[in-house]
Amino acid sequence: MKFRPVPSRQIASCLQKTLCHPPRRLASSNSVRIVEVGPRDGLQNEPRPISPSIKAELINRLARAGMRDIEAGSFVSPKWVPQMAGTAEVLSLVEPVANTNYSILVPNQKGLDGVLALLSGNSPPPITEIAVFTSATDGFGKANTNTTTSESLARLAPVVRSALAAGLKVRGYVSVVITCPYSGRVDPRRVRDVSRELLQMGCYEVSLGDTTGTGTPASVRAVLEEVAKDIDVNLLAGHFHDTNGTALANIQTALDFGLRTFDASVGGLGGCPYSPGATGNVATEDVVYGLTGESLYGDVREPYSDTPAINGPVWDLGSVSLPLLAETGAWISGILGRETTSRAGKAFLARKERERKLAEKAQAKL
Ligand SMILES: CC(C)(COP(=O)([O-])OP(=O)([O-])OC[C@H]1O[C@@H](n2cnc3c(N)ncnc32)[C@H](O)[C@@H]1OP(=O)([O-])[O-])[C@@H](O)C(=O)NCCC(=O)NCCSC(=O)C[C@@](C)(O)CC(=O)[O-]
Repeated sequence: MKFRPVPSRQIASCLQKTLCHPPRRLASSNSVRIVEVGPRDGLQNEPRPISPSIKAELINRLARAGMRDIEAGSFVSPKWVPQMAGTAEVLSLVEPVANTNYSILVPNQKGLDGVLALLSGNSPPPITEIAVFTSATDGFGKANTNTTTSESLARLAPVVRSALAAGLKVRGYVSVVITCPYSGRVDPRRVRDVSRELLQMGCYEVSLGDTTGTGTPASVRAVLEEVAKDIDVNLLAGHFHDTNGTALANIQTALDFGLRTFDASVGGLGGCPYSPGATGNVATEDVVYGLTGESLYGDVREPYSDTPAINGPVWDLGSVSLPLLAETGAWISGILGRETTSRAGKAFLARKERERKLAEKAQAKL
């Protein structure tokens, strides 16, 4: 595990700046923060239109389920991502929950201007943060934002400055940190350099995106080892798509490495239009179960009742409720005409259904 001090003066001064806009503080060293990206990263790929009221209901349910960081949508070109076109209306329908950080993804000044216009309006939405994004490769950047990486960084620098000046926090993403659908295997040194530039601009954190979901514990560790040569792991988050079923293992690897923030998508919503075959982010329910396990079931009965408690790190996820997340994942998946891809969500709901049937039988016997 590597906890390195911030080495460069530039990063230190950027951090000083971002101290005015501190990220959510983690309560203790075993606290893990999950950033829920389903309403944006998940829904942006849906082929059929989803109404603003459904999107807002998803956000509201997630907040009620205890998610305290929710990426609520994006202000991007509707020609590029039509599904995010109604984000302003979605925000007008969000019922703010206390201590919840709602953020919006923006690609350029026009996107930020849209956010700032809403914030200066009569009933400002509860937005506290924006997220900006770039790519470790030019090929993906061209496909996603019509820019090379250096062009996008140049475009984002003034956007980040303006957002910070307006009192917003700024999170950064680097896409394709493992493999790129256009350029193949990605050089971890490139990921390190791009991440550093985002931090130097004023992002309080950089989320490393395994967009294609091809990462494995070994390749994730290799990237983290390189990135951590220059960047404090506390400034990094993991964003793992679950295309090959390795996302939770990758999260464990990143946890062992010292990362404490992970992006996830309820019901495993999502995919990527520029990454053929990529599935959604790791399901939030699976991360919650994977990190907290049997304690969530509380009254676990057979076959576990005689088994001593497992000794191991217990991660503190705050107020997150697996039952509410499982219901939310199943609800939104049903609306989208499919099953939730969350295994923990399905297992929870199956158990609940069995209990319901047993109770019904018992009632019938009376
Ligand atoms: C960046 C651009 C705009 C460049 O697109 P462009 O075509 O090069 O730029 P443009 O300036 O010529 O704009 C084209 C049109 O879009 C409008 N426009 C321009 N900007 C905006 C805006 N902010 N909001 C609304 N409209 C906008 C602009 O006004 C114009 O409209 P027209 O004059 O033709 O009617 C475009 O490529 C774009 O919007 N890309 C966004 C793509 C996107 O959202 N991808 C998904 C999010 S990233 C992601 O999912 C990865 C991540 C973060 O999850 C991590 C991971 O897993 O890797």
